[in-house]
Amino acid sequence: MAVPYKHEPFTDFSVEQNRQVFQAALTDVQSKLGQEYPLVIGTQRVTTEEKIISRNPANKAEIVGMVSKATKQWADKAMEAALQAFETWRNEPVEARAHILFRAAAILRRRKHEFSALLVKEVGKPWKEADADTAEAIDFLEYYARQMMNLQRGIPVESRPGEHNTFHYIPLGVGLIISPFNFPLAIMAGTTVAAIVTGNTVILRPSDRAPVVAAKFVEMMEEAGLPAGVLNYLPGGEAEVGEYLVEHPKMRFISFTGSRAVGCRIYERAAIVQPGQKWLKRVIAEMGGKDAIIVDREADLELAAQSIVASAFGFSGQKCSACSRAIIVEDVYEQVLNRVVELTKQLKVGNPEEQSIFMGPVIDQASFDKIMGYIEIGKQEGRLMAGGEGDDSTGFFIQPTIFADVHPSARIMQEEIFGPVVAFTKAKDFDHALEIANHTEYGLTGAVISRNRAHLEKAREEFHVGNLYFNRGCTGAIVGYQPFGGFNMSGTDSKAGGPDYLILHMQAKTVSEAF
Ligand SMILES: NC(=O)c1ccc[n+]([C@@H]2O[C@H](COP(=O)([O-])OP(=O)(O)OC[C@H]3O[C@@H](n4cnc5c(N)ncnc54)[C@H](O)[C@@H]3O)[C@@H](O)[C@H]2O)c1
Ligand SMILES: N[C@@H](CCC=O)C(=O)O
Repeated sequence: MAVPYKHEPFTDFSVEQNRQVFQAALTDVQSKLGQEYPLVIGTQRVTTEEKIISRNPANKAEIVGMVSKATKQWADKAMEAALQAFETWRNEPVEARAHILFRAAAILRRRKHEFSALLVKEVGKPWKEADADTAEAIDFLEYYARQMMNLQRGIPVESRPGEHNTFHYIPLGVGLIISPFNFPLAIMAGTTVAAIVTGNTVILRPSDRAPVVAAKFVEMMEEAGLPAGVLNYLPGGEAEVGEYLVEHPKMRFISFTGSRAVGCRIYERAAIVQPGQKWLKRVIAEMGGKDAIIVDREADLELAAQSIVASAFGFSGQKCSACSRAIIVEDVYEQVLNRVVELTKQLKVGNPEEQSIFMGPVIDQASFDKIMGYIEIGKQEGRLMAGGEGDDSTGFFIQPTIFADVHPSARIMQEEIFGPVVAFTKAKDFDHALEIANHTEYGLTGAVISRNRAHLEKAREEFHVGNLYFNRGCTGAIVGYQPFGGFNMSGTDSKAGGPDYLILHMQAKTVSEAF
């Protein structure tokens, strides 16, 4: 019997000893930069000539690692390996599968700072954000292992006299995991192990902007006892490997997390039944957001300002949950705006290897250029109150940026920027604020800062987002506590880290025996 699930505590970096241990992990990771990582296909380690080069976004001259790049031929081999492994893995007792996840969680807990330090280097996460990413990966391992043990006997159904009915879950087959750069450990690991613990085998195609941490995770899963072929590591081109495998007739399901544009394309491609395909592919697609914090007239305004700053600029706004719209009731608009500007101007931006840094770089040149483009649009659509500048000479740094007096239909209020930019808009009253909040094609997270119970209850019913928070920011869902996923164009609302997530990776079978 496993002890009850509890989420992994975050590291307290105000403690000197914790700071020293983390600093040592950074030094250790630094000494191992630039290594090569092969593809992992069944029992084979494959080194290809062409490589994906992973660079430190805070210092683009620094190479974090070089990862072999798969082609279609290797994708076919990975499919063969995964299909073969499925024949045994599907029958592996659930307890045995769950125990591999428990062992992996224990290893990851022991190597926590090493993984977090790698996240600092590979995607530019500040210490606290990196630590939270690793903690979340541990949580997914612990939580899904327990969930699967609960589900193994299925769910009781009724039987009439003279019959015995059962209802239980069986795996689907081979799944494709496509993960984003921004939670390159937690989301990559969570989506992978959910598919595996339910008895499927997978091909993991990690983000080409964070493939090294995924390679390390795959090594760790092997160390935890995962048999060869269950998890195949296959970085490769978006079309050449990603789309090819999405369309593969033997692919049974796709678990995608990333942008709306890519998610919609995958959804569409997966819907086409290919020659020789015997099933309708299942697609889990968790996509972008245009998340809002509403501040009411009766509210703790300091809490509101702190929540907006943390949610808008944590990890440089590169969270699907990030607050990119601040909707403030007019009576308190200037006060909240001025305080947010004041707090924002105190934030330290720089290389996140330094512990005091609040905000590091954005992920790469393309992202930098896109965000700077939106800042130019913002200058036409609103009043620039803070930031607005970027520097890509050594890394991809953008100052936390605030625009005021933006129309709810403006582009920076409608399109996902995925960077440190927040737009403020004024609402006449709470109802108007709710109307503005829902005026988006997305529906991922939202928060309301209010002391008015009736308004909170109205938001509970009418604020149309998958994750709604009261009197706190709109980022930082915890596995098992706040299952995570969004409505509308934010995806299929699969609720990662929730009680029904694993079921999406299985098919239910009813057996009725007559006596
Ligand atoms: N809803 C959620 O839970 C959630 C969580 C994290 C990130 N996101 C979203 O992800 C986005 C940021 O991540 P990103 O920049 O890595 O997203 P992205 O869509 O650019 O890439 C996601 C993954 O898809 C791959 N990919 C790109 N084109 C592809 C194609 N044609 N076929 C197959 N695979 C392809 C990428 O290499 C990457 O591995 C944001 O939009 C963010 O909101 C959503
Ligand atoms: N689950 C994370 C967001 C993941 C997307 O980027 C949060 O709740 O902030």
